[in-house]
Amino acid sequence: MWRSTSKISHHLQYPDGITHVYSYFESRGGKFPQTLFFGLQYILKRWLCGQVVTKEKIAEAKEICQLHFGQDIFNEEGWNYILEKHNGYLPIQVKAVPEGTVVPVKNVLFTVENTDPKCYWLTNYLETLFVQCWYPMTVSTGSYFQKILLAEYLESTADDFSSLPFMLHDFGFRGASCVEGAGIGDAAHLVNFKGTDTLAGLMFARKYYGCKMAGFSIPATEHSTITTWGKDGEVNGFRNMLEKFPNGIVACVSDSYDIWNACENLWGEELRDLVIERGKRNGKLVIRPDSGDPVAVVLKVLNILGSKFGTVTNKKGFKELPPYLRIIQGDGICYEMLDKILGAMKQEGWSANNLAFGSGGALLQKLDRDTQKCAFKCSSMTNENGLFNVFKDPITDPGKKSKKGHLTLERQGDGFLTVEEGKGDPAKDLLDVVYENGKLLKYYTFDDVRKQAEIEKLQT
Ligand SMILES: O=C1OCCC/C1=C\Nc1ccccc1
Repeated sequence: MWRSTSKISHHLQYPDGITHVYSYFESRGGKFPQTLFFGLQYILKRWLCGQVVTKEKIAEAKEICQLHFGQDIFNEEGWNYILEKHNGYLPIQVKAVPEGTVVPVKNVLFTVENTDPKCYWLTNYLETLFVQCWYPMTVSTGSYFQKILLAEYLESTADDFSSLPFMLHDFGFRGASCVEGAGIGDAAHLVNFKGTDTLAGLMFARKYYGCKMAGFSIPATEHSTITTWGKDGEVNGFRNMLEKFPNGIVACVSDSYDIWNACENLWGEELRDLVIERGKRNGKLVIRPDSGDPVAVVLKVLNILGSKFGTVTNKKGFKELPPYLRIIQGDGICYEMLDKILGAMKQEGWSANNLAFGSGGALLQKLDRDTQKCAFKCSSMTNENGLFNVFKDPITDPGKKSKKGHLTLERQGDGFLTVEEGKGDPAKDLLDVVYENGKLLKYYTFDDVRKQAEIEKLQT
């Protein structure tokens, strides 16, 4: 029965006389050693700006709580105070590291404190919303480390990084939990890349980060548009793509029946001249296998296409298909699989710039709050006797030990340092006041975020 957020009872649980509760958000560790901070601005704009408390909302909340708890624990006085004293604007201050900053784990990423002493209970009431930034942060972090991996393979097997921005395409819309989640996750991916099929992310980036067009895609077949031509008509479905889109890039999924036959005889013989002709008009064909063992299939497709269309050797000594011909592998892709495929390709002398990848479930869905161990903890409280450190330090998990006192995030060499117990230098604090009393005080555009997050290799 007690499945609800018990936070509604918390205003009754603090010691008397408290005037301020100060809490912070961090990634305690997990899959990756750093986290790319992204998505707080969305949470602030979507839920916490302007008059968010009204008479009607208070009445409804009161009714819901009475029904739900079967007793009167709703903080009606507290919410009425916010409505009357602050006109429904939340008396809260949020300080955060700039969006797009890549910070080693176990550092403070943002802090929250009430600005009105009577609203000490509000800081941690908002935890539920604030901690939901685990999702955009974790998607953006996974995408960021895939970008580093792809850049490393391009550095060792290709002449430049020009193919990097479109090398990992978001295929994850259909596998996301909901449209809103797909939008948040896709935007988080687009901090690092420019290829996506998840339209929701484009709308998200427009609405919350002022970006007119955050990602791009191309005409691509799916199995239905090919198999409706019948098995014997597969080649006609392929030819139709090349004719309906006489130039530019098109992608054709080619494993409906027999990927080997499709590469060898359909693309490699029957349509070969059309593919080459199209190439002369800056057309590009992207062949998409979509089944089988990704490593074996990619290598076999490369070898068949290489024998049919020829290859050139680039300055790093690795083979490249003609510029009008590429592959996209969108099945079974995750961080670990990228390394397996590109490692095998490098072993066989193939440049990484022969292919792009599509990722769906692994990119947007195969993660949770524990992937980067995101947590929100109270580290300081104030009462009439002054300011006190607050912390937890479970003997059953030292990894859950929390920080103490007021925190600053400072540069240390080419890294970061979280200074605790109010011992930091405010002049060196990287945490900016991004929100105060219902107003967003700092606004990061998507371009700002992309620049902040750019990987070393690509930093100009
Ligand atoms: O397979 C897919 O499943 C999920 C939706 C996207 C998708 C394919 N799209 C695509 C885009 C650009 C080049 C090639 C394919």
